[in-house]
Amino acid sequence: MSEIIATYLIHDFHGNHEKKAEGIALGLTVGTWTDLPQLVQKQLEKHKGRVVSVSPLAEEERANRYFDRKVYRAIIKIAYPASNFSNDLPAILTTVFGKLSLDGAIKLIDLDFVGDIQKAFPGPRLGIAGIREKIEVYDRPLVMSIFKGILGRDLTFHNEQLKQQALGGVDLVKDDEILFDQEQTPFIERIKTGKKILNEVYEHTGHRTLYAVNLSGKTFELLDKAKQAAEAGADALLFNVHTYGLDVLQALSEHDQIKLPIMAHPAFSGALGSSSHYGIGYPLLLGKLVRLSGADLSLFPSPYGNVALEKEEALAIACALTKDEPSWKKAFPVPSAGIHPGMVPDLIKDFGLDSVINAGGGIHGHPDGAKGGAEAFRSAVEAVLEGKDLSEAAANEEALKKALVLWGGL
Ligand SMILES: CCCC(=O)/C(O)=C/OP(=O)(O)O
Ligand SMILES: [Mg+2]
Repeated sequence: MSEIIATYLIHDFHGNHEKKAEGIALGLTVGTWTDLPQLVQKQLEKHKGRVVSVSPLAEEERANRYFDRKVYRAIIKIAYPASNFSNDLPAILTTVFGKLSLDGAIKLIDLDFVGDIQKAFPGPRLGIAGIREKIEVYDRPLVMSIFKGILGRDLTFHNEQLKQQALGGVDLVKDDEILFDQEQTPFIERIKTGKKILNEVYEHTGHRTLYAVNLSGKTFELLDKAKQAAEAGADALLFNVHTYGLDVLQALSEHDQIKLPIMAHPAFSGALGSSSHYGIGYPLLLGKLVRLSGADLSLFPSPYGNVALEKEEALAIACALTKDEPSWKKAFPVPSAGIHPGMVPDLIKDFGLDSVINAGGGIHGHPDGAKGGAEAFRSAVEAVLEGKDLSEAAANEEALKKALVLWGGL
């Protein structure tokens, strides 16, 4: 039997959690129960939602302040039979958190896919292992940089910035999520000229860098654009999944004429997940859901940067991306935003080797430009893996030393 078990954090004003849970279970499935004739109950049994558990939580001052009254919090789990919805995320999310999401005092914090329904979600096409094979790096975190200051600039500028990032030794370069199809740097041209530049750098240095181009435009254009990208030799796609929808990500990931690594960007997800009292939990939204929808890498705010998450939450996202699951490959956690080389020891300590260290300003703001910034990150990673303090390593690594002097970490 297939079902979805939804876990919610509820804030109830009366403390009768069982009654609230039962009301949700019926309200989002058969509507009513006890007043139905037995025959009808028998017919509807397979559609009836059921309360799996109700676990009251201790009172929390912050929640009372937010609601300006005493609230009774609890974690409740409710099972929804798969016979109630089609095997796609739009139907599932509408079932478990459609009208309910408008309640304003309930947060959806997890979804368990029980039984055959998991097969409807293939998950990442490459995953961590496939990305590592593509880049041929197996024993360290990957280093990724981000184009910056490209809006209004031309392809020559774009290509030079790509070249400098690659020469510095990054494994991946991604478009910024705000770079769309501007006429100065058209999508296919960015792919083709980028490919040429990165092949030249590979010939020159022996170092392989992949370029993740931002797939953007009207939803109904995306599949064709992604196919064209694959035909043009694209390495990977950046995708602002939360402005399109998870099901669009899944369509791109599943399509056999695309077959490219997909990097899920968290843009707009703050509108869905930033409250402690309602919305969707980030470990579910930026972790499990983007993973099962096919993202090979998922970016999210790190615990140390300029749009920081609580460390516990950031680590929970990484766990949701990398925990062993029977149906889904692991996806790369990419803790991001405000990252500089001085943070590398903490990033590796907290997120491990199967992670991507990602920076924009921490690369381009280096005194020696993007090449120096990339070199500084690579040196920092090498130092940590050799068990050295960054300050010890900086004695012999000029680019790292300049980064630590500028941003801290010496
Ligand atoms: C969480 C997404 C990070 C991102 O898109 C971005 O552009 C980061 O730039 P920096 O903060 O590293 O400059
Ligand atoms: Mg960005």
